[in-house]
Amino acid sequence: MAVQSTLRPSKERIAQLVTAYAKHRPLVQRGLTVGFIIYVISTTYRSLAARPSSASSSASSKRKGKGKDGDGAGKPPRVAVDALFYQRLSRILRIVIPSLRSKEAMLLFMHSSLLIFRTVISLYVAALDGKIVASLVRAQFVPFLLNLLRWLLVAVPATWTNSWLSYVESKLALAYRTRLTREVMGQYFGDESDPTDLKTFYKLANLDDRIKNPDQMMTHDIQRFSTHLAAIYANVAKPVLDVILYNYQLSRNVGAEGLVLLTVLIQTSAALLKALTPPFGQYAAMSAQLSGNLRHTHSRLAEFAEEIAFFGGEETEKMLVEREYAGLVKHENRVLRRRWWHGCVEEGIVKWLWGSFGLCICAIPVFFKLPGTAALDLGGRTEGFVTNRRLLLAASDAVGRVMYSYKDLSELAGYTTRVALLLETMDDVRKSKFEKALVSSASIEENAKLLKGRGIMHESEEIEFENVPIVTPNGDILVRSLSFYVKPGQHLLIVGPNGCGKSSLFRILGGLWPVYGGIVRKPPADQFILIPQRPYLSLGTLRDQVIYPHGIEDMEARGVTDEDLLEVLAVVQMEHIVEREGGWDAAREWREALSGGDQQKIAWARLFYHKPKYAVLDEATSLVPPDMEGMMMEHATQLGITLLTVSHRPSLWKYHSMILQYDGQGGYVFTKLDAEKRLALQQEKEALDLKLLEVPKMKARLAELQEIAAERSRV
Ligand SMILES: Nc1ncnc2c1ncn2[C@@H]1O[C@H](COP(=O)(O)OP(=O)(O)OP(=O)(O)O)[C@@H](O)[C@H]1O
Repeated sequence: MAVQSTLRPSKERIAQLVTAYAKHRPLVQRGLTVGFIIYVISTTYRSLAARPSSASSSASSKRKGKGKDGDGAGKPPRVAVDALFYQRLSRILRIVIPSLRSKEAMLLFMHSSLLIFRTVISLYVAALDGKIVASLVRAQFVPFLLNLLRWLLVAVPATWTNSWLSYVESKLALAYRTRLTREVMGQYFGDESDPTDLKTFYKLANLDDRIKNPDQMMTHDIQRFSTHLAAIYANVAKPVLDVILYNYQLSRNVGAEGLVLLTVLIQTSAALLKALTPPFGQYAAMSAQLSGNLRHTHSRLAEFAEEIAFFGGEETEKMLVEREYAGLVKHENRVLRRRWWHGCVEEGIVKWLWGSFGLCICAIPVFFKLPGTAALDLGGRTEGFVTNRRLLLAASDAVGRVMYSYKDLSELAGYTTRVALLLETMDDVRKSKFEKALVSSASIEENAKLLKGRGIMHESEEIEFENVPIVTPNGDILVRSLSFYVKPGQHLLIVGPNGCGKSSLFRILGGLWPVYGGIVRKPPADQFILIPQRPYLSLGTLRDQVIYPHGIEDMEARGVTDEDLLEVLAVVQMEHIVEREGGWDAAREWREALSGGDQQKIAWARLFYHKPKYAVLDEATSLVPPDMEGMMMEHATQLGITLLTVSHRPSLWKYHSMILQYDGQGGYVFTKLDAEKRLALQQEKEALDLKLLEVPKMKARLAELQEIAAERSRV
């Protein structure tokens, strides 16, 4: 018995402990409250902080090769809230918020101030609500009216703040989008002051298979990213602030002990919820990829509508579109199903389970008299209950939003992956794969050293290739070492079998393909014009087609009028289309409004308008009649334009003085072209070929005649 009484604390001992606790309670309370705030911040930090991920190691490997994280068909992009995500996000953040004095930083500051102001108003409203109910319970008319008046007055800043918040958030999203779009556009079209940094859009489309649909990335994905980024700030910063402020107030009302217990319970169930949350970020990125693929298939269909219609390829194309659509729908359905059950679990835990915890907390001051607090009447108890309940609802909502912020964050990670993929791929095609220089000041030897054996480009009046290999982006060598030159007035004809590298030569000349070796000397890009077999016709007016890429201001600055343009069109016998199409300002989809031959003639008119030093003609007369072709060639030479022509038509030989002939096996001949002699030889060859075709028939006839003769002699 004696042992038992020493083990079990006596009533006096308990009373002593309670009194001691009541004495030190304010200190304990403060300690618990501070501890709680530290805990909330560290938990939030942990939930948002980078997780080590096996996939993050793929960051470096991704940069080296193609095909990973791609938006093309194949493996879904890898998305996680990990170190790689934060690394990518911080790069993008530096673009969208370039400095603390930028408009975006100001908007962010304004947003934060509004968020704090709203929380302060909510705290005031919670207390006011309690007071109103207490004055009702106590049947105090005047305090009730006064509190009601306060309620109406506080409604003014409350509604004002809410409207401002959504306005500033939308402005922020738009500002992010504008910054990002500007940056991406700058890289996509290149820096005009740096001739080695142009035409990223070409390289992205032709030389790298990681991005199939940059249009989707630059429009939809950047927009979604910006909206998510603007919202994530409110979704993370505001709830964290709310959790701290509401809980601080609650701990003063109900005691920090209950709050600590509540936090433990909430945290345990939150961990469970988090474990059950599906990877929504991965889903968002996959969804963007699949809708991009669908859009790409549709846009190809629209682009090649005529070809497909002639081939009767409707069934195949329909099957392709349906396949992409089915893939998208399957994915969306899967996500919907997961969202459904996740929504059930989420609401069950956040609304109902946490709600019951909250009711228990509200019950503490009602059922227990906390040490150091005064006894409450019915009105006081009601006021406390109403205020605490409001605070609890707000606090649990805030805790819930901190939790959901992980979901938002992983969706943001999805869009971050897409935007980062675009930026990283552009970096790759701009820098690593195309290190070349167009330097006019430094000597060639210096350039060669600088580029460590890579091929170089040098600005010059003439065109010259010196031991330049022609290599496709896939690494196939078409010609090991090509040397030729074109001097002004010495028109060059380029011939050879299909796929031997005739157009590739122009791609190197135009700076679209890298120079892997040797030296390329060439004039600046504005002294060239390319006319391909299917010329490019831009969006815009009829005038724009002739003067492209000039605008009307450039045309006027050159002193060219619409009458001059009409004369240019008259050279290619196209002047009638100005009237037919409704004047120079008529705008159409010119690819559909003009026939193939007319399109080629417009391209020649463009050449006559610009009068460049050199014209690159890649089967540029294949669709116009021979007499027109001759006239256009002659007019071009009269204007002093030197021609580099790819053509299979012997009728064009006579306009050229040099020839570059590929043999299709990697070899070539570069020599003077004696068109008359070559034509005579060609005609002789054709005549002989014709005669040789007759030989088998003649042989058969001879055999027949010999047989008849033999029969006659037997008779
Ligand atoms: N973007 C690209 N990526 C990879 N390979 C390419 C690319 N563009 C062209 N090629 C390849 O380079 C080779 C040469 O192409 P090119 O267009 O120079 O031929 P060409 O001599 O002009 O033929 P044609 O007379 O048929 O027009 C072809 O085998 C082609 O497949």
